Amino acid sequence: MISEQTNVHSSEVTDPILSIQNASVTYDDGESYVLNDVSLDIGRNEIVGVVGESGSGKSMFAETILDAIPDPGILEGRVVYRPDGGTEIDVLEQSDEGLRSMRWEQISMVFQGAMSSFNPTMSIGDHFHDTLDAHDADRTAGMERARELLSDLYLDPERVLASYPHELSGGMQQRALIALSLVLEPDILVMDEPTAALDLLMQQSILILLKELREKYDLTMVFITHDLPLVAALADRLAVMYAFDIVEVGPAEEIVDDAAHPYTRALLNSTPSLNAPLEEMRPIEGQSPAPINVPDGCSYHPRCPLATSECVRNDPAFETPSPNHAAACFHWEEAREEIALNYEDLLEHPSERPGGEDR
Ligand SMILES: Nc1ncnc2c1ncn2[C@@H]1O[C@H](COP(=O)(O)OP(=O)(O)OP(=O)(O)O)[C@@H](O)[C@H]1O
Repeated sequence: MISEQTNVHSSEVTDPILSIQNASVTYDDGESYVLNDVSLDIGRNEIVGVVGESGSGKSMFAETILDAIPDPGILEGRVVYRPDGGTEIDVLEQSDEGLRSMRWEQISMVFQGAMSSFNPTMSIGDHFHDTLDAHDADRTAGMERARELLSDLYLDPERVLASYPHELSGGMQQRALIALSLVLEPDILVMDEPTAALDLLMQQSILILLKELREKYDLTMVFITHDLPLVAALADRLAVMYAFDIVEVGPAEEIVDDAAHPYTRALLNSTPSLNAPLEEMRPIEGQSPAPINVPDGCSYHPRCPLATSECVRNDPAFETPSPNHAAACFHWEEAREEIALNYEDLLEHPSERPGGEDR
């Protein structure tokens, strides 16, 4: 087991509720890394957005938090959970029983596609009953909380509890799933692409509701998505993943205004925006590496316009563009000067993105 943090960056958190330390996930007897020595602290009551292209390891990161890596993946490293006023819990050292009670009661997860999370033959109310019963929670108090949560999410509690999943729209299902994930009063909500199947207006209203829930229930949230501008409007901090590792982390506003890693700048420039002329929209050239084929040195170097022989040879350590902002790039200063950002106002006007109305 790895106990020392070797890949630390300076995006520091004063009161971390969760520390992921040197987490690695391998398949094929260690041949392919799908998470490579990732460390991140999550602050109490913070919303952290984890972003990156498809296949960059975001889901592996989410699953690491609850020791839920699909078999036969091997997870190494440490995940420390610090309940408010309680003793530290080493998540990866928990027994199956310990993990079972921790999931939902302390750390809850919501995945993309509510339809596949709900049992189609059970009403939404039965899902709440089952969850409360499985954790020996008081049904009366639990259902009272369920009704309150459903109202917080602008759903009619009685109607939704009596409905079967297919009787609800996609947006209603996803909100009901968020309510279900919060019914046992967890401290932390981890969401993996929770709004990806929804139209942009519904995505945005769910994000506003999540912010309200964070305030009301003192929640900490980890929101995983490929959609950087979407989560930038919600998150306090962003962590950007490339090729199974975090390459940049910092305050959301700072990352959107002036990202320091060439990959993050490319990701921002590849975002559709009505404000930017079409010819300025640049998809990121090349392909992100497969797990068995991660380049030596900086893994982004084959796609990076600023790469030098140093980037081919050496893995860059984290640099600190500002005290709470870290980027693993030898050339972050040049990146800021030479890779112009071509979008505007994404934080203020996310609905102006193409597809915002009718996706
Ligand atoms: N069960 C598995 N066995 C082996 N490799 C896997 C398994 N699940 C995922 N992977 C690989 O792990 C890598 C990271 O996958 P992950 O799902 O974490 O990416 P992601 O960033 O969440 O992508 P997406 O947005 O497409 O879900 C991918 O290359 C994927 O092919």
